[in-house]
Amino acid sequence: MWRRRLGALLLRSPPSSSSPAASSCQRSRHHLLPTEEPLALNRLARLFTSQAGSDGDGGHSQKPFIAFVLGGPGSGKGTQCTKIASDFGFVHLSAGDLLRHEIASGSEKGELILDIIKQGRIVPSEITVELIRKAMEMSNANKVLIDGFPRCEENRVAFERIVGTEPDIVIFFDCPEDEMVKRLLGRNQGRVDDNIETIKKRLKVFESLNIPVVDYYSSRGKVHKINATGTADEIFEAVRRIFSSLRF
Ligand SMILES: Nc1ncnc2c1ncn2[C@@H]1O[C@H](COP(=O)(O)OP(=O)(O)O)[C@@H](O)[C@H]1O
Ligand SMILES: O=c1ccn([C@@H]2O[C@H](COP(=O)(O)OP(=O)(O)O)[C@@H](O)[C@H]2O)c(=O)[nH]1
Ligand SMILES: [Mg+2]
Repeated sequence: MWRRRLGALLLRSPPSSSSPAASSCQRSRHHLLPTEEPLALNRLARLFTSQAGSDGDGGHSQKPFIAFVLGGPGSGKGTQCTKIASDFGFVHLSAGDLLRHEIASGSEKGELILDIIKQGRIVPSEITVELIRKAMEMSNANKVLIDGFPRCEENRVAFERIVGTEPDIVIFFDCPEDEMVKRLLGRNQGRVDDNIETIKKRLKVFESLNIPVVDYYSSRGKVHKINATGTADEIFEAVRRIFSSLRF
């Protein structure tokens, strides 16, 4: 199965003793080759070992079709993903929701995540990639939307290395800042980061760290850019055209 290739990849990866904090996107925009995911690597290596020869476990023998869904905070990623999931049979994995779920679990890692989210910064790649990898594994889906990830080049590199694959497409919701701010301030979900001070930081982080990821995938011909102004239904019409034309 596709995870076997991942296992082979992992077992070739060099060991490292760096701490989780060292892999933070904020540390350096130019430090793009993280070799520091010892925890995730160990777990994945175990997973590979325990699954060797277990292709008959009912899991998918092919890698799932993966769509990364990107856009600034409040651009409508979550809203559109719900519609895509319902109309096109995708499993919707929101990286932000996975992180908030970890916070709600009361774990020590959750405390670190909460602190970072309050500051509008990016959680260390190894934490987020591990949560996404586990959720993909549990869902056993053949079509997956990954909403709000990768947030920075380091996230991207970590995902591609640890999960062992690239997205098939990237959807980018392009929305003016003033519209995003208005939507976030009206979101009303009691989120610790939907206040004007944190929103300003999130917008800066989006411009400086997330746009380079969109540029990277654009250069590889994977990005579908969608104008995210108008009603949710109007935007979904553009989304529908893209997904209807795909062969998964
Ligand atoms: N096209 C739209 N027009 C106006 N408000 C919208 C639109 N799409 C989403 N919203 C609202 O804006 C807020 C942010 O949307 P959400 O889907 O959570 O965005 P994101 O996941 O990108 O942060 C939510 O309250 C949502 O209901
Ligand atoms: O891959 C991710 C996704 C989210 N976050 C953190 O979680 C917050 C909320 O993310 P979410 O995608 O839920 O926010 P949205 O863009 O949907 O408003 C972000 O500002 C980051 O602090 C992160 O660090 N890495
Ligand atoms: Mg969201």
